[in-house]
Amino acid sequence: MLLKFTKMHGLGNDFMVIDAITQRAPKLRTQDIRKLADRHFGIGFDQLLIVEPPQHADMDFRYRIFNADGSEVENCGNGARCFARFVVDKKLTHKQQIHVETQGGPLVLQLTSEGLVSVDMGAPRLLPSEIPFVAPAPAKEYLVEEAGKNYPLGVVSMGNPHAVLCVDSVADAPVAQVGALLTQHARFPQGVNVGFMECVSRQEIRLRVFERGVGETLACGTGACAAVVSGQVRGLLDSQVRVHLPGGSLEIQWAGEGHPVIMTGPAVRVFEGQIFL
Ligand SMILES: N[C@H](CCC[C@H](N)C(=O)O)C(=O)O
Repeated sequence: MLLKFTKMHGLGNDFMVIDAITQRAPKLRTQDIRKLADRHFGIGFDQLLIVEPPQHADMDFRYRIFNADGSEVENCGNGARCFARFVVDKKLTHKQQIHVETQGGPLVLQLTSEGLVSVDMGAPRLLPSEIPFVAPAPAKEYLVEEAGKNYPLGVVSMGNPHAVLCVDSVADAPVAQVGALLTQHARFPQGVNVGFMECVSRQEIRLRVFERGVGETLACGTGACAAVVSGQVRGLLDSQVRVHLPGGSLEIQWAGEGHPVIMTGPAVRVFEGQIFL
């Protein structure tokens, strides 16, 4: 069969987006997704996003997310912004404020007058059981031992699990080596995205993320949210932070416990395509 798709990115974190509303989308097995994700034998992407009708009456759409390794995940921040751009440009909605259900919980997407997308990512979850993370009690920072070294990690869920390590310089951070070590650590039963955060000031950070199911990406939206939350919990950051990732910058706001994290940034359509399955 011939499958139509749109290639998009949010700060270089790239996606294949499939409209499963106006076209019949095939059931994709893990090996199918891995082949589509391959940058030589397939289309190439960090995540696959599937746009579906909502399962609940108060929602506009359902949005499913699959990493390049074929694993289905709960949330994707850069993908949410691309989702909003996609459904508006494809005229699947005329709303400017879009309510979307994901495995990680509801999101509210808003297109801004500057052509950006602002996303209410919901409130972060900090209890170990909500991550999930193995720990006797909640803490601002946890010592996680791996290969004879102790890593002081902030641990946050944005619907998906994140560990945040403070570093002096992201440029020198051992992202590939330590990210690979920690992403499948036994204390994270469902794996974890590993962020390397350099605090430039209380309102500015640099961040690199080794993503669960992908490896290092040029940007990670939920990772940026998790880093700002962890930075505030550790007393390092204020409530509005500019996050510089290798692919570009995001504005993240969090007013503290019980409040949602608001992420604002770009979403870009690169090309339309069709692929034989
Ligand atoms: N790799 C992540 C999903 C994609 C997150 C990222 N691309 C974003 O923009 O939030 C996970 O396994 O939880």
